[in-house]
Amino acid sequence: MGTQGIPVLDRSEIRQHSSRKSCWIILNNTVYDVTEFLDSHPGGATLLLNHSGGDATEVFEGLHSPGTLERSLTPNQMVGCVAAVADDPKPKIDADAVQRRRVKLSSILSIGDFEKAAAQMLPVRSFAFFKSGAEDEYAYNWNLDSWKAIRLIPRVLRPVYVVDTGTSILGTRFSAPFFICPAGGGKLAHPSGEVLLTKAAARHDILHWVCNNAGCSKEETANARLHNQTLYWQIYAKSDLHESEREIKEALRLGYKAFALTVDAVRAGNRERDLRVGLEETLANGKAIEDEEETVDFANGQAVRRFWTTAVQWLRGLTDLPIAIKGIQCWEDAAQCLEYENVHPWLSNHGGRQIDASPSSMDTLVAIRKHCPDLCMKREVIVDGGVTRGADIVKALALGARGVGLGRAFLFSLALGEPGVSKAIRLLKDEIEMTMALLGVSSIDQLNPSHVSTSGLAKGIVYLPARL
Ligand code: HEM
Ligand SMILES: Cc1cc2nc3c(=O)[nH]c(=O)nc-3n(C[C@H](O)[C@H](O)[C@H](O)COP(=O)(O)O)c2cc1C
Repeated sequence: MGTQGIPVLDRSEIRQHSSRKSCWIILNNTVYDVTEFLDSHPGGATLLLNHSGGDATEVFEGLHSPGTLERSLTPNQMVGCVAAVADDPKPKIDADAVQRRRVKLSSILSIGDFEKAAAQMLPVRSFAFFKSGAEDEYAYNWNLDSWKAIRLIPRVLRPVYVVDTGTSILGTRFSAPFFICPAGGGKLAHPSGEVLLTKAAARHDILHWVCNNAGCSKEETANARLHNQTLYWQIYAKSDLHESEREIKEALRLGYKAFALTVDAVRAGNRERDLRVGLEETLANGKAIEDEEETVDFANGQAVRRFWTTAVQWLRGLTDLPIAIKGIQCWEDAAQCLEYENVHPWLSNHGGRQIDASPSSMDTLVAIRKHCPDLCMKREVIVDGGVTRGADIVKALALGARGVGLGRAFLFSLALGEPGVSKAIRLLKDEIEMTMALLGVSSIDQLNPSHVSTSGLAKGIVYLPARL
């Protein structure tokens, strides 16, 4: 027993608890029994099992906001603290040290270059967490491909003198029509995490839609804001709406000006790229991984924790501010937003991280234009997924989208700190401006469907360079 009556456990004993039957995890030298929590962990049981019997502090702090432990576990799931031993075994492979290589910001010319830089600079498991799509990554790749399948149709005979890329998204005017998506894990890219995204967004007057799964708390991002900067907040509708209610009230108090309710992640997708890195590291560190026992019943009864209709009514009861429903993947669901005041469809397949056969936001946008074209007039349609160029953004706007989000692009650029994120924003802005000038439009409201051809999308025609 330790001085405060807490059991002191040595690492060899903790390592014994590394299976589905008994799963312990060390966080900041405290040991938690997460066996009962495995199937309700929003990130999935496998990620916890990959760290079972070992220390998960770094990855935990990168991916979860302060207070997550207290909200998720009961005090009796804390089973002890770790005995201090002078010669604690270090991991055999320090993947971080092998990987970290600085890249000069001046060598970066495009969003694609940021991904290559992040692959060189970040620890293998952080890069894999960001990059991973679901299963065989068809949805992830199709997101990229479908932008390229759309052609832009320039009007070269129109004069253009000045190009204005400014627009409003859900009631606030920004200098550009793209924004930083809510995407957890900023602290895995940079120790200061999401606050740097907020600061870079302020510098360029673009929107940062802050993630509730972030390593920084909502106070930290709110405090990093410039006095006149507008931030929006993203939430998941949890089955315990009281918990979410506290979160919304807090976000309102801190001055967040719109909400996204993410509805496409009732459970985490099967991200094998990410899981494989975890397994490889576990093996490299000499830990045995036992085959799953057939007798263990773990697939049944995972709770579906979030319900969008109750959630949207409940959320509307708490605020009149704009709400975007994030994760819409068909025109019928998008049209349901018309049933609620100031509720807007956000077309997204979570960056291809959920269903591997899901449509891209471009597929859904084209279906909306065909089946309920009025929607783009009556509501603000937001899109994201696979955006890497200013031209992609222009294509989405021409088809009726109001705002275009980028997730990975900004996580990768965050590996180079605030200057990295700033440069990513500048590159995208420059590309939009250049594309609009060449297209013959001087403001975003001049863009319309006649500026694009979507026939390649239907045929699935693409040409893409080799990928990582
Ligand atoms: C005792 C340990 C842990 C607890 C109590 C915990 C709890 C949670 C909670 C509550 C969320 C949802 C956040 C929200 O709804 O606001 C979450 C998400 C997540 N967790 Fe954990 N977690 C733990 C350990 C881990 C570990 C070791 C990993 C390893 C990589 C991990 C990876 C993730 C991921 C990737 C998500 C996001 C899932 C998504 O929505 O895409 N967690 N966790
Ligand atoms: C590492 C990572 C974490 C993410 N976390 C969240 C999240 O917590 N909440 C959410 O609504 N979307 C989350 N997303 C999805 C993004 O908001 C966005 O839909 C997606 O990244 C867009 O695709 P892109 O990465 O190809 O730009 C995450 C995406 C990534 C890549």
